[in-house]
Amino acid sequence: VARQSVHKLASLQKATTLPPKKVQSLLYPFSMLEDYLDRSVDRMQFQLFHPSVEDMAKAEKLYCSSQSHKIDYYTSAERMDHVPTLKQPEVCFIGRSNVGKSSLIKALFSLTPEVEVRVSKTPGHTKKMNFFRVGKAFTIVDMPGYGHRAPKDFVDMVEPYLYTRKNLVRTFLLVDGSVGLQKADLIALEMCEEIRCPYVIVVTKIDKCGHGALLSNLIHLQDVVKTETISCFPQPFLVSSLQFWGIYLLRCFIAHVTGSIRLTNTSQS
Ligand SMILES: Nc1nc2c(ncn2[C@@H]2O[C@H](COP(=O)(O)OP(=O)(O)OP(=O)(O)O)[C@@H](O)[C@H]2O)c(=O)[nH]1
Ligand SMILES: [Mg+2]
Repeated sequence: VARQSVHKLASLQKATTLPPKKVQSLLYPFSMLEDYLDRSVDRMQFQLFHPSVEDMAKAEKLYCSSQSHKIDYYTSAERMDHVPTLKQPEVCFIGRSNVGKSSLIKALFSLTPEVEVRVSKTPGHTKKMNFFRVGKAFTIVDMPGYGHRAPKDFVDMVEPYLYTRKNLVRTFLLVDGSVGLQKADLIALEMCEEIRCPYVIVVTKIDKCGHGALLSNLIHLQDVVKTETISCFPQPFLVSSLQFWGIYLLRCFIAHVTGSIRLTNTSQS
């Protein structure tokens, strides 16, 4: 199946050449690790948000631009006094430089390729807060990474934004699943705790390492989330922006937390 065609759920479902297990991994990436999990590990914490495929299809519509629902790059800001005043709910993506923030936003917007999200192999590529509007439904903000010009960018932009942004409904803290939690990730985690803003951990680049390494990084992460956090959503979202794993689920979660869709059933697992 051409990479392009799996960007849309309908074409993914029609792609009969894909074995059901592969489709399941694309939609619910945690399922690819289940066989490797010890029986004693509670699977529930990885499947708290487990929408139906119909709900994911409903959410997907929001990511398709149309005359009445325009998706576009809106503006960039280097300081809080340049940040646009917007009413719609907002979500932002933070994390170390090179962790894959811009790539993830690009994957979320793959159904609207005219929206340009710039990614780069060189850490420190995103230098401003970039605002993307999804119609009147919500805004997605791509942030500069910490680690590259840290603490400057962070102190100047990310922290004040997180502390003061009134319409911010969720922060997505990205950690690289192929290398596991780093010192800088823990500093960001502590900051999110201090701010007490609800945040969610997204585990990126899950295509880059073996299942064993990913699982041990994930178990360690879960341990930290369980013992050291209050404001963190207990379920990490696993994604590969290159392979597209987990993108459908994350689109649906963002649609859900911004109040843009009503889920038909949230309790199945
Ligand atoms: N294998 C793999 N590589 C990825 C994935 N996501 C991003 N990358 C690569 O990681 C590098 C950095 O990606 P970006 O999306 O620019 O990272 P960023 O977090 O926005 O970085 P800054 O803007 O510097 O903070 C690029 O070379 C991407 O191709 C992924 O899911 N899998
Ligand atoms: Mg970037």
